[in-house]
Amino acid sequence: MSNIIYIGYDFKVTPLHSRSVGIEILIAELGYAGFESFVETEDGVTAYIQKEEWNESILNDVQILNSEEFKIEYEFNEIEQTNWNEEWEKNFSPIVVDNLCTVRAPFHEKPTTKYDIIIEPKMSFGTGHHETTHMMIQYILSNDFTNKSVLDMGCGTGVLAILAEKKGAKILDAVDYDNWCYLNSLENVERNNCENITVIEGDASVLAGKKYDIIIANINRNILLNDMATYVSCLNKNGVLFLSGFYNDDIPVIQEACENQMLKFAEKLERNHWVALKFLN
Ligand SMILES: C[S@@+](CC[C@H](N)C(=O)[O-])C[C@H]1O[C@@H](n2cnc3c(N)ncnc32)[C@H](O)[C@@H]1O
Repeated sequence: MSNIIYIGYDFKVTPLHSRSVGIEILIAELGYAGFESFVETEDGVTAYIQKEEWNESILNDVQILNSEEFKIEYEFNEIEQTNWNEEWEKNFSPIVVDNLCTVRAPFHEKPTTKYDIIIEPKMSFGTGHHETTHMMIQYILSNDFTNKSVLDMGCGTGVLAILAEKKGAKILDAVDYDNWCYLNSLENVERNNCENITVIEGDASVLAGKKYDIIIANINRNILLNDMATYVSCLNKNGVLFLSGFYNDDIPVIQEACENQMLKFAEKLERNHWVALKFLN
């Protein structure tokens, strides 16, 4: 981890509305733009991205920057992050979902919840802190995974595949196109003693000819829309598709894409404008 160069953005959020709401939306949008880690400050947030992932238009899709409800100013610097773990340890607290599942780092105490997932995220998305991961964990907890074959598309840290195996899934593929996430998922799979998960580096093109009982995809609206037909072609009859990574406002277009593939809408979860949907084949 040493000697990786990061770009750090200091955002100052002026609370014309509510600073905490502004910061929350800003972090969510930056996460989807590719920023990997966030440290809340007194008047905003500092967000980090690896220099090699950065480009000049990185903030183009961060819509809250154009919002009239918040005034957000920023400056950015290059930093050499040599002690990321220390920074991470200060900022990562365990999360507990529905009193059943804890997602924590190796240095946290062992919890008493039924499911205990240890993640060393090293900045891959998927610590359970994000609304979308939280809702997908809720779906996995409340649905039957016993003996199922499962695809975790856009696996990030591998957290969802790991929980799905703990819930009884027998064959799992965890796919991410980001090399960092691929390597991190491999480590986390081993750390949680999972034996049924194959981690694959790639995008929807690696799915040709594969079939699953359950597909979990927490990615983003555009990738989901683009790859929906491929996902559905991989779904067994009576299979289940869980989707997240988009907002309430995106539901009609996502639902239409699913219904065009003959899927039936079954359920919606919502947290802070983010949603997760369940569809049946
Ligand atoms: C929102 S994160 C979700 C991570 C984890 N599954 C979770 O629920 O916390 C989305 C992940 O999808 C990956 N991703 C984005 N586009 C992808 C694509 N076209 N194919 C595969 N993975 C993709 C990103 O690298 C990222 O790790």
